[in-house]
Amino acid sequence: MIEATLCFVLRDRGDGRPDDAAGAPNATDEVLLIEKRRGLGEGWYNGPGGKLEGDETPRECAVRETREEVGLELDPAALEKAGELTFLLDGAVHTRCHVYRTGTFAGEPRPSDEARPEWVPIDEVPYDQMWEDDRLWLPGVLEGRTVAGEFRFAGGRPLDEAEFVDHELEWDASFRAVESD
Ligand SMILES: Nc1[nH]c(=O)nc2c1ncn2[C@H]1C[C@H](O)[C@@H](COP(=O)(O)OP(=O)(O)OP(=O)(O)O)O1
Repeated sequence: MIEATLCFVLRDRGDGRPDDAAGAPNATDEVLLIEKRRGLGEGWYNGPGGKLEGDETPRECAVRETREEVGLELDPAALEKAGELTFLLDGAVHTRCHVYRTGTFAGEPRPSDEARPEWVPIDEVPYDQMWEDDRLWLPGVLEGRTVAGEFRFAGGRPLDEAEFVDHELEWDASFRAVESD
């Protein structure tokens, strides 16, 4: 089983409109997406992220992958755990993915061998050029919600060539309170 991360960095476009009362970003906020240049999901948009290395925690992995892929420095303490996603292929767990969200970063995104970064308004996220499951969970994550999800793929290898079969989602999951990663 692969353990991996995704990290969604948000910024306010500075149009002066306040976020909503719950602190969720307003519709003009932007998210940093990458066009993935290699590996699983090549050619699709996603957040920066990747597989855990050595004995690092998911949070450390999200910070490292964001640095390596787009050159932004993140504050690990300011990463909010936003999701835990399990991707199954032909009935077996293929990848467990920890999803983070943050509005705190330093630097300017720059492209790398792995990724071409792009700030995208959160109401213009190109779901037709992303993993098929993303449209099910990413809008809520960008609104500030937390999600636990299982997504079943079948009939192919690698995962990004398999067929997306079905899913289960639990919104407003409370893992943030019990996990330190
Ligand atoms: N169904 C899915 N939906 C999604 O949004 N992201 C998925 C996904 N399945 C896998 N991912 C993401 C999670 C993780 O960020 C990434 C893993 O891709 P890779 O195996 O290419 O990892 P890396 O980017 O670490 O590659 P290396 O640098 O070669 O290790 O793909």
